[in-house]
Amino acid sequence: MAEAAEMIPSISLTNEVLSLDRQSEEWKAMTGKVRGACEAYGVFMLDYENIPLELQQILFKTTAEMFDLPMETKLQYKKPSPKDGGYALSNPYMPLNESIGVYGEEEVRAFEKLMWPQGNPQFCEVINSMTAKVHELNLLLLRMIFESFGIEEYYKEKALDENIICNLRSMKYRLPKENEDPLGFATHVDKSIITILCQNSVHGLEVLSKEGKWIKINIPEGALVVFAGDVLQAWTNGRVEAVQHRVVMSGDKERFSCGFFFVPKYGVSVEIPPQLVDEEHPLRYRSFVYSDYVAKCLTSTRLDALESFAGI
Ligand SMILES: O=C(O)CCC(=O)C(=O)O
Ligand SMILES: [Fe+2]
Repeated sequence: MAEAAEMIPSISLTNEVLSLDRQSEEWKAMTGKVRGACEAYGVFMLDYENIPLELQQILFKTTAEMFDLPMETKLQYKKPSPKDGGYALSNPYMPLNESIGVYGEEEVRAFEKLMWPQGNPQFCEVINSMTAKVHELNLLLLRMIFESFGIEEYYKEKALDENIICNLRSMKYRLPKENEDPLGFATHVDKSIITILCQNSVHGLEVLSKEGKWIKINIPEGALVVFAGDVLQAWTNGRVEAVQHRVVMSGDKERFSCGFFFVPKYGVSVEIPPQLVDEEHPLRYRSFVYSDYVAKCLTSTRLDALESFAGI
């Protein structure tokens, strides 16, 4: 049973905070807060003024329309490999969940043409506008974490702004039938650097605390959830640990969520910054190319996929 009382940290990036001088003590305190939440929990809730509630509401209206398309239409968007996104039907492992991954602006247009041959320009507009805002936020958070660890030079040297992309996967969870297991998404860690998640107003997300307790996440309307993925775990030499999470359905409403997975571009290697390796923190991971990791481990349900692929 998940514990309802325990809370994960909540951070607010208001326009006032965003306009702080990046050299100021207040800004440094904010970067410390983001890093601290990642280190202590691997997840936090975020209030971010640049992504208003209305945009999320339009996003979920669009998402519902997309899932309402006839099955044969959705099946046209099946991809040979899940690493390229595509439509994923529910399966015996996760019978309540179906999802559609549309990765990249070009794909958004291709997907629109395939799903709505008569056109649906609002679809592209909403998805691209939301993705652009989340991408900007992702970069900001990653930069804050790197700055707080004192490795902003590494961030610049590796040109991470240019070497990272944002992949969108939308999910729909149907209600379980009587006596059916309410598990919507099985326990996993994300194979991303950071994942930013938003949901319609239906809760169900749970994260595993370091003490081994499941914590229910009741996301306030309009807020976002930020997860550290296992690539951030490698990049910080294990200072940040990817958090295990799952979805458990309850209540009487379908759940929709959109996950924005922030990952290194094809061929980009993850090299552990030497500044984060010392006697107290020996090197935990070898350098690896993210696309090789994904090619080998994306569909693995092992919780220790990163350790087995790149652990020392
Ligand atoms: O639907 C959710 O809230 C979580 C989905 C998730 O964890 C994922 O897609 O990696
Ligand atoms: Fe996840």
